[in-house]
Amino acid sequence: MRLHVTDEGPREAPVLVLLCSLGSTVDMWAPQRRDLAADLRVITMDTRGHGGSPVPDGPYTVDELAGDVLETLDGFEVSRASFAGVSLGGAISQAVALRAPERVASLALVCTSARFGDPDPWQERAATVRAGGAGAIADAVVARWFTEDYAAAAPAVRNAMREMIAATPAEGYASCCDAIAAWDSRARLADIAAPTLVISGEQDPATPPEHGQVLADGIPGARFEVVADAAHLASYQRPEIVTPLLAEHLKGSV
Ligand SMILES: O=C(O)CC1=CCC(=O)O1
Repeated sequence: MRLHVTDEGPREAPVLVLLCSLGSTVDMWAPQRRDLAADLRVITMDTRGHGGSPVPDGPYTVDELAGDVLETLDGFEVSRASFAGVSLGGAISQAVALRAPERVASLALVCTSARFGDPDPWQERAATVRAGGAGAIADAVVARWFTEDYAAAAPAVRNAMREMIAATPAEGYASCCDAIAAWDSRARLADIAAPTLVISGEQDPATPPEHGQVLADGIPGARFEVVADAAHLASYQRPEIVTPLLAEHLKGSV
């Protein structure tokens, strides 16, 4: 499976792979891409079932999604990279680090989890989307992405993100819910060897800081940062905090 990507920055620079959250496309990394591509080759990928990537029938697993990422990098003849992932993208990043540690220079796990709660709500969400499309859940989901104050002050951003979620192919979105329902890396966190930065949004109702703490406690040597005034899409709402944290971490570990 070759994923749709954007490929920015100097060809010969160390590679950073950016991976996206459920219901988003490469546009969710817009606040970071240009800045990070000043010093790095930044390859941002649409997850299977999202954006411009293929939409095979599901269900999917996080391990399959990690395989897509590695195959796509093979296509670019990139053998080693740093990985930063938001939410589902953070789970895929963990899976890449567990499956192919020799290919991972460093990890940044943003607003993500070793286990996204009980499987039942994810299976229910998958059924809702298979029946009614991603538009059926878009308002509820975008309400978790930004703090209330930010959404009220930036309605154009909130509405554009709602449309991004609603435009996700139903089978792709639902099959990624299936992958999230089954994801549980808790017993394997100690096997992650890459230098790791964990970032949580202080007001994230989807993957609250306690989830980030589990990752940081379990991954040897991980650094943990909590971003104030941020919900699930902390990287989008607070780029002035998150981008320098990523840049500093990546500089220290490529
Ligand atoms: O969509 C949500 O509710 C939050 C989320 C969990 C995994 C992901 O990518 O987004």
